[in-house]
Amino acid sequence: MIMFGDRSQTRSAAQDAQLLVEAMTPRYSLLSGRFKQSFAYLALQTRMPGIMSQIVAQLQSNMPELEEQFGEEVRKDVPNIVDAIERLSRELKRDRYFSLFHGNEPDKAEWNAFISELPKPKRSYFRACWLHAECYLYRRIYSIFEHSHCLRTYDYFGDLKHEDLKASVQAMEAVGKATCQMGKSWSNFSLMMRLNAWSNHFELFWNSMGGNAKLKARVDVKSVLDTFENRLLANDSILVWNCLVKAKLQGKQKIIVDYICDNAGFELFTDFIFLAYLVEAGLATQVRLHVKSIPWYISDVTKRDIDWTLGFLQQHPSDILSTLGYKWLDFFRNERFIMAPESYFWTGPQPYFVMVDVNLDLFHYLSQAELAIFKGDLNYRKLTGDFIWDSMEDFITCLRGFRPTNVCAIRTVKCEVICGLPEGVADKLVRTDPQWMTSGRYSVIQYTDSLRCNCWQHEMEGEQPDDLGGMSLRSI
Ligand SMILES: O=P(O)(O)OC[C@H]1O[C@](O)(CO)[C@@H](O)[C@@H]1O
Repeated sequence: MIMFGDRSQTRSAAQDAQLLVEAMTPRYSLLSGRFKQSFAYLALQTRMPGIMSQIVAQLQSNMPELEEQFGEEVRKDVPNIVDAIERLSRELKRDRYFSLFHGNEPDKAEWNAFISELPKPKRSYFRACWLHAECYLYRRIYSIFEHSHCLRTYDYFGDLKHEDLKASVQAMEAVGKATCQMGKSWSNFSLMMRLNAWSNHFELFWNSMGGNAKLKARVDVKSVLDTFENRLLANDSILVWNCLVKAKLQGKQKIIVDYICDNAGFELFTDFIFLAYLVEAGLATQVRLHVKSIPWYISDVTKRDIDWTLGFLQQHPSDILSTLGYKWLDFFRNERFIMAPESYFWTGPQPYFVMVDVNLDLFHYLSQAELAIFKGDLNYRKLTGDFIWDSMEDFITCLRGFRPTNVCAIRTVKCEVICGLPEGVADKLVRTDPQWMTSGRYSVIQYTDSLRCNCWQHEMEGEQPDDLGGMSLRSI
């Protein structure tokens, strides 16, 4: 049962209006744990406390390894960290208000400004926008480690990410074999895009590859992707292809693709397969990878994960994996791949349409690229503002003016945010597969170019969504 924080104060009418309700998230609202029949509620109620317990359990069971790596001082750190995480979990259950950060983290000022500016009824775990609450929790967990003596740089999700990569060796070999020597053609590009989309849900991909190790090793990746075809609900791959081919035809010397990464493990492997294809096929001259600066959403990629993954592949006894590992390392050496400058914006709570106001440098950086590809569900939520749009609303509208360059989103659908679907698709899925928005069994590849008009703003003038969480529709 949820208790409410700040019991010392009498609730105002505005706060009353924000109490938890026994309902699904209404259309044109921000996702929020306030709606008890929503996935956001479930995730805050059970998933996040589970993640925190897992970190605690892992710290306690890894004590000997931690001591070896960080020295015996770690024995003092761990109980403090465990206490702080358990306190945080209780705060969440009691729907307390977000508090300010007091450490030495480089993004402290931005976070504190963000928290201070949130209207009070939208500043507690369950009543806030889900994106805000979830990012805040991951940021608080980081802050607990940042305050410690020995474990400041420790990646508490590192072991999980490593295990994920190790467990997917056979899948990687199969994908590596199936995709080597793929020349520049629309059909190959289309296959690469679909591979990239489905890699956002590894379990689905893996299970579809067969029931045992032998089957998996000789699986036909193209046939596996074909079986997912009717679950790819929107596919703008041809527009992405046109965007890159046009740049080449226009004789552009530099065709930069910015890639905003999602998960490490198998997903990062397939990201590299796809990005290397872009470069080798001459569709891009350089790929710039954007990763998280701190451990994030369990499996999100950090720079350390990139290094670890390349090292793992290079040293692997499988010829195909080690060859790929060395090839991609070479791509970094000759700057066909580069790491984009570190940015804490990616681990901030804000949707992307505010980037132009709060991080103009990053917006300008992206605007040098021909194309920015945003991978995964969390990026999709940030692109579309963690908001329940009409499922048929145009993708371009949902970006609310965020178009630093041509934008592509690739994700499997893991939460109740969706747009750009053809008429009738969502209604049918609600009837035939009620869990369709949270199962990851469906995916979308959506695109909009940077030049299209802003007419959506006029169209929406008479129909202002009622809950933008203090945010306004804005032009670029
Ligand atoms: O790794 P992805 O595709 O960004 O998915 C993360 C998603 O999973 C969740 O943790 C819950 O399914 C969401 O919070 C988030 O949108």
